[in-house]
Parts: sequence; C-alpha cells; structure tokens
Amino acid sequence: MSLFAEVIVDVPTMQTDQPFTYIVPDELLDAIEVGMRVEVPFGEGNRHIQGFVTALSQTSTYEEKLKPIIRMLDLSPVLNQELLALADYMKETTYAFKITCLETMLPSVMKAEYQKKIILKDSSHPIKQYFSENGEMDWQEAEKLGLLNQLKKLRQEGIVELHYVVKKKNKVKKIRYVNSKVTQNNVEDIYQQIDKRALRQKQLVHLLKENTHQPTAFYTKQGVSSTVLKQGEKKGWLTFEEVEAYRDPHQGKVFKKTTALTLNEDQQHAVTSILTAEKKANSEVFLLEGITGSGKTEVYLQTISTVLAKGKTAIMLVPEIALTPQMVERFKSRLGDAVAVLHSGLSQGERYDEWRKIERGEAQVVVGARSAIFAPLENIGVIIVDEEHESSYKQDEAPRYHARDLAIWRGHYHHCPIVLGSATPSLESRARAQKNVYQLLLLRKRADPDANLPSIEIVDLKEEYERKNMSNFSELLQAKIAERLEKNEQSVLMLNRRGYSSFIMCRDCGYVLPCPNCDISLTLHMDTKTMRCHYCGHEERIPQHCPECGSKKIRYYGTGTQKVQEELQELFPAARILRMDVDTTRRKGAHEQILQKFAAQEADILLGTQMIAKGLDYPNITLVGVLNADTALNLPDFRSSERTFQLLTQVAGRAGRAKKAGEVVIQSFNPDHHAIVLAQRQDYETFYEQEMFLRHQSGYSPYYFTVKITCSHQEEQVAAKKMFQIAQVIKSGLSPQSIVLGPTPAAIARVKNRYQYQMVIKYKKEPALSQMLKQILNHSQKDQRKGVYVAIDNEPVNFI
Ligand SMILES: Nc1ncnc2c1ncn2[C@@H]1O[C@H](COP(=O)(O)OP(=O)(O)OP(=O)(O)O)[C@@H](O)[C@H]1O
Ligand SMILES: [Zn+2]
Repeated sequence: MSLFAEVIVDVPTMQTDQPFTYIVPDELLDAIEVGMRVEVPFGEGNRHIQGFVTALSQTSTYEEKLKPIIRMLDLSPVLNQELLALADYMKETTYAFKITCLETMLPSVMKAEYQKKIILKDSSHPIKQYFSENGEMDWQEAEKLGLLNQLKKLRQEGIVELHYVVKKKNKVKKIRYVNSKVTQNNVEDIYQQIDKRALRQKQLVHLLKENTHQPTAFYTKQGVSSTVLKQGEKKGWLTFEEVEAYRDPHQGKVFKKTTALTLNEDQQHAVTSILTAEKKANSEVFLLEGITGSGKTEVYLQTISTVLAKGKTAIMLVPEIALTPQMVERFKSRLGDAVAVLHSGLSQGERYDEWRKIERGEAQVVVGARSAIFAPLENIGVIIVDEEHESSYKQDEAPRYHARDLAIWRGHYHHCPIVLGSATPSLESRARAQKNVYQLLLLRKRADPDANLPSIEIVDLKEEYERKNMSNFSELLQAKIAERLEKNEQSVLMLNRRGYSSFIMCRDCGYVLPCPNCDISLTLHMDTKTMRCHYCGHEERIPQHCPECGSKKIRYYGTGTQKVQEELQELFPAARILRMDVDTTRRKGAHEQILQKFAAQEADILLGTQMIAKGLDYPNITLVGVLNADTALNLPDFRSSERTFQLLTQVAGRAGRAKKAGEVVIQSFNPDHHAIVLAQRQDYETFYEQEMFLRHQSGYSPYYFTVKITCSHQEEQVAAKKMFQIAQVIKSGLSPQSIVLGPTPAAIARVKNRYQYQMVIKYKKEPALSQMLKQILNHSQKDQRKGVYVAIDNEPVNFI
C-alpha cells in the first residue's frame, strides 16, 4: 500500500500557495499524521524545506514524478483539524498565503532557530540506554538511530517528551564562587590584600561564601555593584556562568485564592444568558456593554468557572496583558493552575512552555493577547474578547487578521457562545447588536454598591494660556492634586502620546532632525539620550549643533513624560511619583513592579502614557487627570474621534471604583468636540448615535466595508506606477456605488527607505472584489522579484 501526503511548503508565493503531493516513505507509514511538519525536497534543485501535512490519502493522480518526504519534524501534530480549517478561513479573508497563516498559529520558538531534545520521563524504561545520564537525547541522534517511530508511541504513553530549546535565549548569568582561592583560613589574608576602602569587595567575598551560584541580581540587590563583581572575576574569586533559566513566568508567586462574589442583577442576567447559550450548544455572539467598573471581569470569571466544571475549556483574550498584570492575577487567583498565560511580555521559551501546557491538556483556560486565539484547546465552552474595541486585536502584518473575527469562527466551530466585552464597544459591534446580529447585555452601574461614576470637568487649555499659565498643569488640576496629597489618596495622570511626540528643532533655521530612512522626525528619548525612529528603529546621538546651519540653539519641543515628571515634582516636592512609559518599562517585568508599588500605596501619583488607561482597579485612586486630551483628534483617520472617546472614557473609569468618590480633569484645546463633551458626560449612547451619523454621511464603517491596498518600493515612481495600475484595474471592475480613495502617498510617505502609495476602497456590496484582489496578489508575484511589494488590508484599523 502506498500513502500520499499533501504538503503546504514554506515558500510564501502565489505559485506555491497550494498543497504539493509527496510520497510517504515506508519508515514513516505508521508515524505520519495530518498537522505534522515535515522536511521535503522542493523545486528543481530539490532544496530541503519545511512544510505542513494537510491531508493524507491512499491514491494520487500523478504517481510517477512524485518525490518522497525526507523526514518528519514532529512527534505529534502541531496543528489539529480545527486549526487547519481556521487557516483556510484566514487565508480567504485576509488575502495571505496559507503557509503564512499556518506558521502564525505556532509559538515563535517553533519557527525560530531551536534545538529539539527528547526528555526521558520514566527512567525505568529500557529506552533509557539511548539517553544521556541526565535523561536527554538530541532529536538528530534519535533520528540517526531510527528511534522516531518508537519514541512517538512512548510519547503517547508519557514516557518521553519533546522539548524545544531556544539557542542562546533564556539564559541568566549566575555566579560561581571559585573556592580554590579563598578558604576559611585565608579569608583574613585576603582581607589584608584588599584596599582598606574596598569594603564592598569584602562584603562580596563574604556573600559568596554563604551564597554561591546565585543570579547576578542577588548580589547587586545587596549593594555589590557590577564593577565589584567584575573585579572579583579578575582576581579569580568568582566566575560567571550562563545557565538555562527556569521558564515559569509566575514562578514563586503566590496567588491568594478568591471566591465568587454575589452578582448583581445585571451581572446575573449576563452570566445566565451566556451559560444558556452554552448549554444549548448555541454559538451566539454577546456584546457585553458594561460601564467602567461594572464588574465585567466577575462575569467572565463566573462564566468560565461553570464551563470548566462541565469539563470544557475557555479562551479569554485581552488587548495586552503585559500592561494589566492585575487581570492575570484575578484569573490565577480564582481559577488556579487551570490558567495558562500567553503574551508578548513573556520570553519565547516561557510562551512555548505555556503553549505546551495547553496542548497537553494541563491548562484549560487561556488568558492572552491577540495570538492566544490560536491556543490549541479542545472542547471550548466559551470565548471571551475583553475590550473588544481595541485596535491591537488586528495584526498589522500578514496575515492581517482580526482576533475578534477568528474568535467568532472558533465559537461556531465549537458550538459555544462568544462574548465581546467593553465599556465603549466599537461602532461595528454595537451596530450589529442594534440589528440583533449580536445579543446586547448591559451592565448599567458600578459593581461595588458604594461606588459611582466619577464626576468629570473639562479645562480649556486656550483659556489657560491666555491667563499665561504655560505649565502642563492647569490651576484646577494642580489644586485637585494638592487635595489628594493632603488626604493621602492617589492620582493617575495621563499624557496622551498618540499622534504626538517630542522632537528637537533648531531655533535659528527651524530644522527638525528627520529619520534617514523614513519621512518622519526622530523622537527624543531621554533615558538613552538618543534620537530614535519609531518606524524603523534608527537611533542616533542628540546633536550638539544644528546639522543644517551649525547653530547651537537646538531646543526640545513637545512634552516627554520625563519632563512632565520633573515639572510635577517641582510643583509638589513631597509627592512620590511613579512614571510608566516606554522608557521605564523596557525591562521585563517592569510594568508589574511599577503597578505593585502603586497598589501598595508606595506612591501618590502614577504618571504615564496610554498604558495606564486600562484595567487598573485600585480603590484609593480618586483623581484622574488627562493632560492633553486631543492630540489624536487631528490624525487623518476616520476612527480618531472614536479612539479619543474610548481612551478618555477608559482612563476616567480608573477613578472612584470603590467607596471614595472619584474626580476627573480633562485638559483640552477642543473642549467643544463631541468626543470630548460626550466623554465628559460618559454618554456612550449619544456618542454612538452622533458618530454613526457622521460615518453614514462620509461613507465609512460600519455602513461601508473598506479595503486598503499599499504598494511600496525604494523608488517613488515605481511604487506610484504600480499603485495607479492596480487602481485602474480595480476601478474598472467595481460597481458605480463603490468609492475609491486615492491613490495617494501614504500619510508617512516613506518607511524603512521604501516609498508607500495607497488606495482605499469603500463598498457595500462587491461580490467580485475578492476574486479581483486575489488576482492582483497573484500578478504582484512577478513584481515582488523586482522589489515591489503589494499589501492588501481587509478592514484596516490603521490608516497612517
Ligand atoms: N457583584 C459584585 N459585588 C461587589 N463588588 C464587585 C462585584 N462584581 C465586581 N465587583 C468589584 O468591582 C470592581 C470593578 O470590577 P471589574 O474590574 O470587573 O470591572 P470592569 O467592568 O472590568 O471594569 P473596567 O472596564 O473599568 O476595567 C472590582 O474591584 C470587583 O472586584
Ligand atoms: Zn525610520
């Protein structure tokens, strides 16, 4: 009997975007499965490349010229039937290649360079003879010995495991004390040799004698600087050693068990509705619209608890949990070890370990950011998308999927309900609820019976300037901060960075330092004392003279969080201020540390960027200040009002969540803008109506669908020419009701040395469009070799 495998190969081009048939060699007949990765020869030169097996069959139409699979790369399928089908759906809706979709679903460590090791779990098994003393075997070794078939079975029996080890990553430096040089007897001699003032070195020798082989941080925490450590190495008292780190991101952390709260009427209604759908195996979509602090999280927790008790699993998506460690804590505290956590704040290795827990069925709840929607769970009972309006759910590179859409797809597959939660739902979702496509569930008041929504005041910055207050803090805000300090209550202050950054300009000639690769100015970063490009990462020193005219009058413009912090400290010398922005949170775990300090009330004021707008639930916050509400309002994006309204409502919602009443001060240059006025009233309903009216008039989502096409090339004419060609094809194929915007240069005309041209199609009904777009992608293959890239973004969330 012969067996044939359909393989999607790792060559992302249109010609190869289909399965290729390979012969399964005899030695793999029993082992191979759909969803495994294999190595196959490809093309004229029989290059060895990786591929995914998507089907197996006993017959093939072109038996003669087929090549055999070289080897298998997994012991068990890495993608199940559901995820393979999801890849097909993604490919159809995002205009991406199938291989790109398949690879996106796996943790990055499985795509990156890694070593594969087989680990022996049961050392009494005779297979032991092939393993090293520490119970490991290299994958290549196993392959050479022809053991893979046997190991596959042993893996199913739990006798061996397969681990991916990232090369060179996840290492911590530990220090080993070199005993030979220092013994109990000669410590005193050594002390004699040490310079009398070098107390730190003495301390180090002592520390090392008691505690050898600790991470460097252990010593630095006790006051030994890294210079002293290096001297120690020089003198031969210690050596540095790289050790593989243990990869539990929450290692050593104790989560205090919590129990379910008594739900209020609205919450109870929400939980019951969702669970009824679950019981009926009904894949209904619920829009849980609950004001800030209304206890949406409690609804999620109790729904998931019930689902788990029935032996099912759950996915809970959050925008970016690195920013909201409190969310992880709430889930772990309630649901314990059933929870796996996936987000970008983890190292590759940690993420892979969490993924493995899910795959082996050891974790039943996945809490994670966008890509957690690919969690290999079986038997899903509910899928929740918290803060469903967040644009981070859309991936901005291929495949350009929206996690909310994939959540709904998986819900249908598992016949389970999907819950979209938000205090400020996206207009798209709310419009669907209006039409009863989704079922609307409302939480109308704050969950804590003693809490109320905060009162919000708006300060007109124009008036403030007329009164010659050039400070970042209006008189009103200053007075309110002072009050809080007096009462020992906490304040949260937000500097809105969207559409806004600090740059340097020459006062004599007006020259602004640009990025050499992109058409945008460089941003000042005070922590590293450098100028940086946020698009390509280019970095250079802050110039002393103007590169254009040589003048020394270089000045900083725009307000960095650090500058604001200095000003704040001057105004309130006694205030304890914490700052949270990209500069203070670069280090792993830094977010969490800052928030822990704030939670423990070791600070009076938390000053930060948008990062602080979400999730914080601390009872002692009674004041929220927004320093500049409107920087994003003028961005050339039809969603800028919606985003501003959402952000202001979110951040205002951090105040007064428990007994103590909350107040909010919003400083703005556009106090009459509807996004700001309605955020002040916390009136989502009116905002929804007004904004829907505007969208209807200007022909945008949710009344129209949109597709964005971008062409880029190193030469501007080439990118433009290609874009105009495509526009012509599209225009000739569209119905007269549809609208084409552009082609125009993109808002940032050049990024990473590539010029970008774009066009946007707005349409209500275009049955032929999908086919047209696929053809455009198809034709663009030829151009790709000439360096012209064409990208199609279906329902873009980003127009800049
Ligand atoms: N039924 C309840 N009774 C008393 N307190 C509750 C109840 N439900 C939730 N809470 C408390 O109310 C506070 C706010 O709840 P939660 O953080 O879940 O709100 P949320 O709707 O997710 O808010 P946001 O969207 O602003 O983040 C929490 O401290 C929570 O413990
Ligand atoms: Zn750049």
